[in-house]
Amino acid sequence: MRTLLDEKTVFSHIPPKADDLHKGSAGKLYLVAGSRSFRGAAVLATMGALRSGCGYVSLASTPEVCDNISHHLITPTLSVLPENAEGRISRSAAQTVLREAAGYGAMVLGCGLGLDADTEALVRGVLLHFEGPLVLDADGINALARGIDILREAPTKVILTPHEGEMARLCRSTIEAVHRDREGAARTLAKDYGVWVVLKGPHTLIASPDGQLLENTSGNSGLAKGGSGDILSGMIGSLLAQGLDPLWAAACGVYLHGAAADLTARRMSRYCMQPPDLLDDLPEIFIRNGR
Ligand SMILES: NC(=O)C1=CN([C@@H]2O[C@H](COP(=O)(O)OP(=O)(O)OC[C@H]3O[C@@H](n4cnc5c(N)ncnc54)[C@H](OP(=O)(O)O)[C@@H]3O)[C@@H](O)[C@H]2O)[C@@H](O)CC1
Ligand SMILES: Nc1ncnc2c1ncn2[C@@H]1O[C@H](COP(=O)(O)OP(=O)(O)O)[C@@H](O)[C@H]1O
Repeated sequence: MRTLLDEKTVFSHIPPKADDLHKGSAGKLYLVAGSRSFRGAAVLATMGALRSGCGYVSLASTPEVCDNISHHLITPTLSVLPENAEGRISRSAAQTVLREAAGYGAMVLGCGLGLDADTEALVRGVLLHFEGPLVLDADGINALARGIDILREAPTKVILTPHEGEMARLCRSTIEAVHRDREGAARTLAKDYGVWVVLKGPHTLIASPDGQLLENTSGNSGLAKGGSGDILSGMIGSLLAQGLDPLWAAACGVYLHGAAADLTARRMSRYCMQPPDLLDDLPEIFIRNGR
């Protein structure tokens, strides 16, 4: 059975901000994102996280990515990691990432990392040892395509956020086969590997390992632009860091991302809107729901 997401249900999982919160108790998110070729992905994911309520956001990335984000955002803290010759995070960063992230409520890993042997080693090292909830996106997912079984060894709750191309790569299938049976693909991956799956696209599906399946009802094709998914990962990570369980962190992130984009399309058109524009419409959705 599929359950359609609606705004009332989404906000039943997002509590009002308690008066006695402090930045540490409001949710701490550790983001590992970006590389020389994909500096924007780190900015987009961080922006998504910051706009979704988290008290503390730290971006861990290469010197170039950290330097670049400082020109766009001043709120996140930075952890400057070693890079390889191609400007991607070096595998030697895994120990630092694990040590630092242990003090955070959740991690997002993958947006704009690029893909090489260092990325694969980094992602596998983190997946095997990180004990907090984890969102694995984009190249974090691609890094597993050569050995998906490692997901079964992860000691933590993992949310995967593939689009159909990433899903096909991960499951050694084809985009056509995934597209023909989106529900089957999402359910099977979730059940077989004990993970939460966000299969993106129009009517994004969210599948949990215990067989629940939610279908998103918000969003539009103005989102079909590079970078929309990076923002979504930051939003889901932020909600996860604030204590939502994986199913509802994923579902609320997906719904809010789409609902904001629906307002953006009205004001800017599906043609002209850019991924970060949706973050200017997100506050209206929180406000109309008393948050
Ligand atoms: N500003 C930045 O820094 C940005 C950085 N980004 C970062 O870049 C990294 C790599 O991302 P990417 O876009 O280069 O590769 P990827 O998403 O694998 O697409 C490659 C091919 O896969 C297919 N495909 C894609 N989507 C599909 C779908 N829904 N359904 C079906 N097929 C689909 C499609 O193949 P085609 O149809 O063209 O044959 C497409 O050409 C990643 O880490 C990301 O975070 C981006 O977010 C952009 C902004
Ligand atoms: N036609 C569409 N209708 C609704 N949502 C869409 C559509 N196309 C893309 N999206 C949404 O936009 C986002 C795109 O993510 P993704 O493909 O990972 O892009 P990127 O990697 O460039 O950030 C996803 O949240 C997806 O559900």
